[in-house]
Amino acid sequence: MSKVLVSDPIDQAGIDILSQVATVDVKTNLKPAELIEIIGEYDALMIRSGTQVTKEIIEAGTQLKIIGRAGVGVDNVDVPAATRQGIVVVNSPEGNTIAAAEHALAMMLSLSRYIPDANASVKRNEWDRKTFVGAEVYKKTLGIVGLGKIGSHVAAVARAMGMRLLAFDPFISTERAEQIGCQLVDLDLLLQQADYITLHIPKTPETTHLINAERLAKMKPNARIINCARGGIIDEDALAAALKEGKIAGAALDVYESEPLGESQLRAIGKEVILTPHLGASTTEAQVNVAIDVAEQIRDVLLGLPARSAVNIPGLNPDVLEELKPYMQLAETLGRLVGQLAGGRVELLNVRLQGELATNKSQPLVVAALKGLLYQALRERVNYVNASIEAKERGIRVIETRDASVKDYAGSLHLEATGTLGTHSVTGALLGDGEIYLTNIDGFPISVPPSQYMVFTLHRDMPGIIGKLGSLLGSFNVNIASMQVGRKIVRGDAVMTLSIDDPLPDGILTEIIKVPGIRDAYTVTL
Ligand SMILES: NC(=O)C1=CN([C@@H]2O[C@H](COP(=O)(O)OP(=O)(O)OC[C@H]3O[C@@H](n4cnc5c(N)ncnc54)[C@H](O)[C@@H]3O)[C@@H](O)[C@H]2O)C=CC1
Ligand SMILES: O=C(O)C(=O)COP(=O)(O)O
Repeated sequence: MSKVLVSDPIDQAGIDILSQVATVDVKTNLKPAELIEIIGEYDALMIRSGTQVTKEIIEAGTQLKIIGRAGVGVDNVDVPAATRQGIVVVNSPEGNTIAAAEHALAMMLSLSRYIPDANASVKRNEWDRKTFVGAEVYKKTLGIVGLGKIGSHVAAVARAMGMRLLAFDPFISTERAEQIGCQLVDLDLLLQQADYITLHIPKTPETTHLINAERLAKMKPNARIINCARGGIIDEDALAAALKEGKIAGAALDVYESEPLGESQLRAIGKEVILTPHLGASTTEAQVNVAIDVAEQIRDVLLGLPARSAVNIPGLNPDVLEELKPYMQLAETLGRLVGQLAGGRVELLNVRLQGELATNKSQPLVVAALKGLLYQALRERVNYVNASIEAKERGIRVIETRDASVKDYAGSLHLEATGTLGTHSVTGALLGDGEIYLTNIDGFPISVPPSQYMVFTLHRDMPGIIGKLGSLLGSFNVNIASMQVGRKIVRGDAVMTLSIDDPLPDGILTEIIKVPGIRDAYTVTL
């Protein structure tokens, strides 16, 4: 039975799903050293934002197949390290969208009406109606930085409250922004015009300290800023200084450069600052959503099925995979075959997607072909997650072409590998019943289903050669299951493909090459 470690608090609905297929250990608040010590036992790790999944933890997780983030942000996971190790990283892209958007909106209204401080004063038995005179958001300008899932929901609600909307997001189109009712502007203009600014972007090297002293200085003195995205997008020291100097009117933060928040000048500022302890996703509904979403994906991956929201396997979503499924095995088989024919170190792989495969959706087939190609070198260590990165690190260049005009089969795949020992090519297709067929080897047409052990020869098409090869193999007790010759012209060059019942014993290949008329021979294990 697989083992799953849950190292941050998640909803019981997720634990129930994981328990269907695995032994589940819930161990929260582990120190990094404690996690490193035990992670080697586990097949999957499920986390929220509390656990920092560093390179060291990933390297110690020698059995790990999947890391599931019950939430959106994966900035607490060293995703490149996981990818290199073939570990799929999944998240729940939509499970907490509404919760996070509503928290940002609650922060905006709370900042405007000083609700936290007003509440605290009444609880202290005061009745102060002067200090807490606020501002309306109606007809004010809201600047949304990051118009993704959360930013878009914030926009929809803010629009209903009568706000004017500006957005900065270099990765979305003006049309999309207009559909949501936002005017797409550059960051400077947004900073200069907005009365409220709300951040909904991921934390990346580009967004770290995006809001620094210089940008805070561009904001209006009555402006208020809200960060329910990630700590570190705002420079907290610069923010505290801007608030103290009255350069801006308020700030509401849910996330911090370091969590839990330690010593901070922000605590000393009064009603202009609201601080919550990373509560954006903390609603009952969101926690059920993300726990189910991620637990289902962990369950599926442990059962050998694809994950729907993998952040490190581009293009591999389950709908596309379902369509491509029969072809994935074809691509992997051809990759294994061409890699062994090429022998030596492969430097270039040409992948031609033909017929109905000539669409952008077929990209996973390229990954499957690479997985097959690298199998010789990496065995079970190569998978769909790390095949591309492993190929890149080995200096294998991949050229992908598409040719819809090839109509011999509904869809076919042609691979050509060039390495230190020469160039070889294979083509394959699926026949009516979905069975894989090899349809061409090194330019010679054939029609053979691949088998586990195969021998290929390049020879001159002449009488007697098949008999000689048959008796040679017979003398070594090698049983031939099937045999086929492919040739372009009579008595010209030809290719012979043999399926044999057992691996070819050592030393026989050199005997085969000695048969007059045979120029070359290869044996492969598929
Ligand atoms: N406080 C909390 O508990 C929660 C925080 N979050 C955080 O909220 C953030 C947004 O989440 P979603 O809307 O779901 O993500 P999303 O991926 O749907 O949207 C992010 C948007 O940011 C844009 N973007 C990326 N880099 C940018 C840049 N340099 N400048 C401007 N825009 C940029 C992208 O184009 C995208 O449209 C994430 O950082 C996530 O971790 C999410 C849920 C809960
Ligand atoms: O989903 C996100 O990105 C969040 O920040 C939520 O974090 P949490 O799961 O509540 O620790």
